[in-house]
Amino acid sequence: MTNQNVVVSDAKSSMKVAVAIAAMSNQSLFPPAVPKPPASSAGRFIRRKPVKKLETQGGPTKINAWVDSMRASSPAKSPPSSPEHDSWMVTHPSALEMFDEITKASKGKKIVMFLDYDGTLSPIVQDPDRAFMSDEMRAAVKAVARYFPTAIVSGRGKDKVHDFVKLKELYYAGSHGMDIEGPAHGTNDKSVVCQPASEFLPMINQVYKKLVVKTQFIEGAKVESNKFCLSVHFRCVEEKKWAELAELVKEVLSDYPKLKMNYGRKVLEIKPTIKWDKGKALEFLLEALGYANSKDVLPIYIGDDKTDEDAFKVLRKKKQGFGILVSKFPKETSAAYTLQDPSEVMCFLQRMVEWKQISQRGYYRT
Ligand SMILES: O=P(O)(O)OC[C@H]1O[C@H](O[C@H]2O[C@H](CO)[C@@H](O)[C@H](O)[C@H]2O)[C@H](O)[C@@H](O)[C@@H]1O
Repeated sequence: MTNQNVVVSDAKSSMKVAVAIAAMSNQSLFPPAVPKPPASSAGRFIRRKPVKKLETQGGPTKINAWVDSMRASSPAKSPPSSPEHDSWMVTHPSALEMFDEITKASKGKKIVMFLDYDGTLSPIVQDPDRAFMSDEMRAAVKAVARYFPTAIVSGRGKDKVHDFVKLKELYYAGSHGMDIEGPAHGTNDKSVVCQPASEFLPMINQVYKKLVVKTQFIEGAKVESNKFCLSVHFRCVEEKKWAELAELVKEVLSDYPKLKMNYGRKVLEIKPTIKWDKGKALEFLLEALGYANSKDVLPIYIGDDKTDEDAFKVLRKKKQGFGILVSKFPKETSAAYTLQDPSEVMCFLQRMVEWKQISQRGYYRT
């Protein structure tokens, strides 16, 4: 794996990208410490003051639109045997069934693996702090990384996702790609670092604190700090309380026009309004690995989330590599192939390893 030592600054888009030699300089590349919020905060059950209506922000109609989007982020599911599902599988076949096509396309190319975390390497669970990956999955990812440069690209904070995955040899792109770090190999080695939203850190911390206070009376609501972005979880909030939660979040965000909000899987995701996403992180990592504009690379990106679509789109646009969507149910996607769930993801990773071992040996072991 090639690491680089470059500093790029793009003042126009106010994004700063730094790829630096951390070990050589022996200095922290991070801005001075801002008081660190706790990783998450659960709601408490205390009577609260009535919520002020946001007439100036579009009033209830707008909030209804928010709630509709919150519902749409968990759409009605077509059963795996429905005609809708069958026709979707024709246009988005299983990556396991298409395995030979995928490996054939990699002939003469270096495969680089990009893996989302939640819903891809770990199953979706009620409590975001308990989204552990299995030891078997960890072993599969570790084995894949032995043969192919591998990056975890997640909405989670980089350190948190690193704590879940526990593999030093990987690249980690946390905060939806806004916090990238390469594997540290030794004191003289180079580490890739990219933090295009660092100037937003104080603002994000401020909003985190406000959201924790505001949402504390909504039973089941949980605010998670992902360093350069925030998640407001409503998976455990009763649907009749969604409008109230949306109103509170909207109220806080109305003071922060430089932040935007997207809908994830039963979560409101708050991010800086910079032009950076998981697709940009993929491009950045390919460049850091020495594959900018190269035809000699085959990126494979596996993810289940709407935010992974930005990476699928990049691959589709480049006509390079494959996006693989993890979903049991038909969804609009720019991915080429599908896998049903994390257990199929693990199977796919294990097959990649077997295939690589066989192609290196040149024969099957009986
Ligand atoms: O990019 P990802 O790694 O997929 O992260 C996206 C969000 O994932 C987490 O939330 C999701 O998974 C939780 C645990 O299974 C689940 O409880 C929650 O409902 C899901 O939305 C994470 O907690 C978020 O911060 C990430 O933004």
